Amino acid sequence: MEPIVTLKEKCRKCYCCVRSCPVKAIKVDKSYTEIIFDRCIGCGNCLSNCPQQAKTVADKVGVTEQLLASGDMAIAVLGSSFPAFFHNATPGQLAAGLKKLGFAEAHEGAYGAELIAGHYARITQQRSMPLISSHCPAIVDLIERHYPKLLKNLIPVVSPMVAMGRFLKEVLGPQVRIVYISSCIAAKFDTNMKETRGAIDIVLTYRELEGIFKSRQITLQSLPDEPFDGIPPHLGKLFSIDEGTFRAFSIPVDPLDTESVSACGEVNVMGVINDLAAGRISPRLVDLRFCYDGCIGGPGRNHDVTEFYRRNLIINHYKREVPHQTAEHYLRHREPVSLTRGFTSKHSRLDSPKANDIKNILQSTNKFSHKDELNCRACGYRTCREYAVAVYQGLAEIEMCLPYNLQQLEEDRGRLIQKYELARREIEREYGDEFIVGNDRKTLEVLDLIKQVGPTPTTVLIRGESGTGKELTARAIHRYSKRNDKPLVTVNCTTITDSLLESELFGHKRGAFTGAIAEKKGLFEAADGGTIFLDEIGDITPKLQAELLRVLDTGDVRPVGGTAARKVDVRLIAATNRNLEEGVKEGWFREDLYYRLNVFTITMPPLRNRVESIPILVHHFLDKASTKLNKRIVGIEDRAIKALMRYPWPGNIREMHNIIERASVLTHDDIIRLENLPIAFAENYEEGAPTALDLRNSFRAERERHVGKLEKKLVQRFLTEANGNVTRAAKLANIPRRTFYRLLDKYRLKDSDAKGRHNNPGE
Ligand SMILES: Nc1ncnc2c1ncn2[C@@H]1O[C@H](COP(=O)(O)OP(=O)(O)OP(=O)(O)O)[C@@H](O)[C@H]1O
Repeated sequence: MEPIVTLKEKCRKCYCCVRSCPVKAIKVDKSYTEIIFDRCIGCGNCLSNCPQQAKTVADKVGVTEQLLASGDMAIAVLGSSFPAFFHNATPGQLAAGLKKLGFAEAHEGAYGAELIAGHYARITQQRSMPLISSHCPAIVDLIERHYPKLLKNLIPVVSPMVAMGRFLKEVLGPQVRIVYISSCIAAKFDTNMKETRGAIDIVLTYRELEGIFKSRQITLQSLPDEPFDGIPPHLGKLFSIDEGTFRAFSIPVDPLDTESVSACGEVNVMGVINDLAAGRISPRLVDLRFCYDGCIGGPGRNHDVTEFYRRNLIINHYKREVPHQTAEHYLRHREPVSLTRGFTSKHSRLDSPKANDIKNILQSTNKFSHKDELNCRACGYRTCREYAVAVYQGLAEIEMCLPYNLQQLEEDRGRLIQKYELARREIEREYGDEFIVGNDRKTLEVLDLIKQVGPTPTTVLIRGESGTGKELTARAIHRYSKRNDKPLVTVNCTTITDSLLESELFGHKRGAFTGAIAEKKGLFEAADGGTIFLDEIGDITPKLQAELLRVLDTGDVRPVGGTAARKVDVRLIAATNRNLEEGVKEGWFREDLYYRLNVFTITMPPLRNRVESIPILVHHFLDKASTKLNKRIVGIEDRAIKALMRYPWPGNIREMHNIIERASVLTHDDIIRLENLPIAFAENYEEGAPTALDLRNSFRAERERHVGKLEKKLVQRFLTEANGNVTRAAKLANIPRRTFYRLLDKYRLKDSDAKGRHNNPGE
């Protein structure tokens, strides 16, 4: 496993890692950024600078715990910066804590610096070219991967950490396991390198060690001091601070000396390396450390204390005597056999773009001239050109350019506003402001129901064939409701796939499924405070039915891939043209959801049952077509109306709407004629043949006649029984007196007549 891990789901692509990476070893992917380990130097900048903590150190706690439990001899070696991290406990308490964890011995790694000091002194005297110290693993990686030209300048000696490992294994035998603990991340990379492999078994950070103490409930401050093992270091204790190398190696330092240069921190180091590579400087010895302030400023440093205080802690530790119990065998072996190492070029050259490639990339982000190149660094690259090179090399994406994105967003926003306006006008035209048109009894009943249920919070189920005005009715209910200032969100449950529908309705968390690159709110949340209209509800899957039922019962919406729920206040209107009762029987529709929906049902009559409304509907659609087509159409000829009334209308009102619009397009004058209708209408049309309405009207007339006869007889009978007294007759008939008088008028019966007839019941 690589020493740094990217937690993909946490990465928000803010480019902080790109910006902070000194060697551009970050590749930006669609939804996260990745480290390119072939280029990475392990400086840890991406760890320290990630605001989302999406880059993290690969956990070595588990393997350490396993080692301690295995019974193998495990030795803990503390990096020379440890006093600047564990400053709340004494060194002796720290040594005691390590022993308590199960380490057989605890060593000060500062001795490693003293082990290699002689080599440094020898080599610096022997060679004449500029020599670069090689104790900082990030510097070694930097030269091996990015400045192979300087490989020959690296001092071929191992780091203090590796020196300690080799020393301990030589004294105690190769079976001993060494755990090195420091604030360095690059050291973790070092254990994998061919040239240094085998010396150290596990590299931990101080923070990881602190975590182990915590999990084992070991409080260092409560432990009695114990001595360290191994050889007590002296000047090596200063190794971790700025210029500490020269002190640890006993190389005299003089600020006016240009022969021995020391530099800490990315900017200074990169400056010196570039000067060396360009041949601008040629000191005899260059001591480089990638971290600011030296090793006490490593990525795993103690962030609670200042650099100044950390430095003081190291100097105080140097001045203090720390008890050591040094076994005899350590004194016998003063130096391991080998403390040298080699270096290998790991440089991999990425493709270099040609001038034209750069120009094309710049142009694709709207940079056509020099002044368009803002070099704003928002993408993480110093200049637009560096960024263009990274795009060419596949490290960066076009979408990383902030000014370009803002411009795109502005343009998209403009386009969306336009589209929204067009869609709004279209809906307005389609559904009008209120207009449920029709004067037949059934439409009037529907209007009554809408007015009754509208202002209540009741769930409404609208049933009816396709095109009968279910959505129009849902909109009218919302308009009559107290929520009409809040959104009405309409969802057609059949237009999106089942899996997408769930995330559309309830939203999803980032990474919930492939393609969920960002968190998304669902339509239930969008409808909060208002109404949601679920059209074709009979077509949703049982899984979704269960989730919907839960939302209706609890008012809690849970996004796909998430656990936390959000409360919403949404009124549901659902519509279907399917037989839900059959669905319950056959098992494709949940019974509990059916009862939850079937609280208040409005059934839309098909157009064939509201033939009386056809003329008024036709005129309504003619008006709409005139506006839409910007054409003056004043009417429709009688033959056409009759043909329309005879048609069985399988597609209901939507079909009629379309036919009228088509006819309006086709007509050459301001009247719709039979010929403008589809051919089926003309073929069906027979002059004089009764329409469905004619037939229905003749039936009505017959029925009126018969009912009238019966009603007249009843009125006469009650009058007779009441002895001609209208008030009494009305009481006997159990109808209001005024109604009784109206009936007397209707059948031209007078009180006197009634009395007369009373004597002549035969009539
Ligand atoms: N009573 C009516 N008055 C005016 N226009 C109507 C009426 N009923 C339906 N329409 C029109 O008919 C078309 C179809 O209506 P709507 O979309 O509401 O039907 P629907 O039953 O929801 O259809 P589907 O089942 O296919 O979703 C719309 O253009 C609508 O404006």
